[in-house]
Amino acid sequence: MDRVLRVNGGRPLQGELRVRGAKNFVPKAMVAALLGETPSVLKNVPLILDVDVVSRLLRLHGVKVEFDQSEGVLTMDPTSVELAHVADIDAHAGSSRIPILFCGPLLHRLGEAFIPDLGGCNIGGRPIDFHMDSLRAFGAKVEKRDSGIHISAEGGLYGTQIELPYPSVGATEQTLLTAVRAQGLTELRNAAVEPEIMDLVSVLQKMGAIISVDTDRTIRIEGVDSLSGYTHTALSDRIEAASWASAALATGGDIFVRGAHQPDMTTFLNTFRKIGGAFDVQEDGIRFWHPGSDLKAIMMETNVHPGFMTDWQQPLVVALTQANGLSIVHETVYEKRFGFTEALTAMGAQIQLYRECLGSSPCRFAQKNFKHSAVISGPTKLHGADIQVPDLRGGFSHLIAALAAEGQSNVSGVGVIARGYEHFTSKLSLLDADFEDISEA
Ligand SMILES: CC(=O)N[C@H]1[C@@H](OP(=O)(O)OP(=O)(O)OC[C@H]2O[C@@H](n3ccc(=O)[nH]c3=O)[C@H](O)[C@@H]2O)O[C@H](CO)[C@@H](O)[C@@H]1O
Ligand SMILES: C=C(OP(=O)(O)O)C(=O)O
Repeated sequence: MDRVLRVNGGRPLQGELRVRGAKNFVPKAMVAALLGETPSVLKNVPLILDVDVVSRLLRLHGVKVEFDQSEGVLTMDPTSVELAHVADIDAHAGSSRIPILFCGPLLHRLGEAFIPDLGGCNIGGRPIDFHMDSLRAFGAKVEKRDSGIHISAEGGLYGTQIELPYPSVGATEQTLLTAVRAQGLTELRNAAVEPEIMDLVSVLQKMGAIISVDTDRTIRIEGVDSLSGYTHTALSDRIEAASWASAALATGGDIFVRGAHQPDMTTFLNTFRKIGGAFDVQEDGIRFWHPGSDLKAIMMETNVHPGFMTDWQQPLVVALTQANGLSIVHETVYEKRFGFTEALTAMGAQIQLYRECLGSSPCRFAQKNFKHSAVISGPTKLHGADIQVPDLRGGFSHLIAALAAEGQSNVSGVGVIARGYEHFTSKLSLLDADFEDISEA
């Protein structure tokens, strides 16, 4: 069913809401539970689609999963893991990219794994070559079959040396989840070090793994013979928190985000302040608001942690349409992450896209045919329009744009937003947004 929201914009979002565990951590910690010989308990789990997809996949593999949704507590018992049918995995892989991370744990437990077609946002090619190279380096055999990619490791998995061509979040997690039970030492260079990965390292350490992280992006993992279950509280979602902060700025509002965690958001907070947004870090969250003065144009580029996160970019661009002057955004993580700006332009924003790297240095997409730099000229009044959301963060941006715009918008395809934003319509109501769900049953 195509979910459609009719939004009457032009009203500042005001109030308070709570963010829970991170979309980019919780599903990975759920996969880690497969490695344990005893049950695991994960707390602060949000009710989002990606958690649902991974719960279904775990159940298909024989894990008993219980989810207390109101408390956000997930219990996973992996004592009788079994190989699921390929067709079932395909049918349940859904819109998420997480199924690829089942490889290492399943190879250790059962000697084989299968990768279905992966979902995730359509914001670039999103190849999986680093994942496959990493699994091969551990000794796994990767075969393309008619039914998809089949991985096996009859002779076991062995510690190895891997250098990632780019600090990929997923490939770092793939390597961690495989190395913890491989025989011997693994050294991973040029690893991603996002806070969500550090929380996964904490989970694995609780399970019995031996992992050290150097300041130069090198992670060393000493394989162990067995791992137990864990009890862990997920770190909070810094992308959701930044999205609501951007919504406050774009609509001239004032939002207290309970659960927002300053140390994971330092780079975002610096940028937010440079634009002219105000924030106040409190004991249990961060208040974000538009102080009433003119917003300032900025130049920024997305990057791997500790740079400005790519997933923060799309919501913030909506706020930049309200800043004075020319803002430049250079997207260096995904080659096609500006598709969402087409709808903003239709709503009155002035945004030009360029193939050139309009940043401090050329990125991987230099001299390629990707419009990965944007020049935003503001401030421009936004007006309501009928728009179709393209992906998770682009969808949230469209919602913010509709809320900031004068007049009425029909925003279609908002279902995808539930992949990463828990109860987003209830939260909009808490913030006094004027909208109605006009989805046809
Ligand atoms: C579920 C999840 O956690 N998703 C996050 C994860 O995605 P994900 O783990 O998919 O992102 P990666 O960090 O792997 O991707 C970064 C870049 O590396 C490239 N690449 C990646 C793997 C590979 O085998 N080959 C390759 O070329 C990608 O095309 C992309 O250009 O990190 C991204 C970067 O912070 C975030 O935007 C996503 O929200
Ligand atoms: C790109 C994103 O996620 P995924 O990797 O799940 O598509 C995102 O969360 O913005």
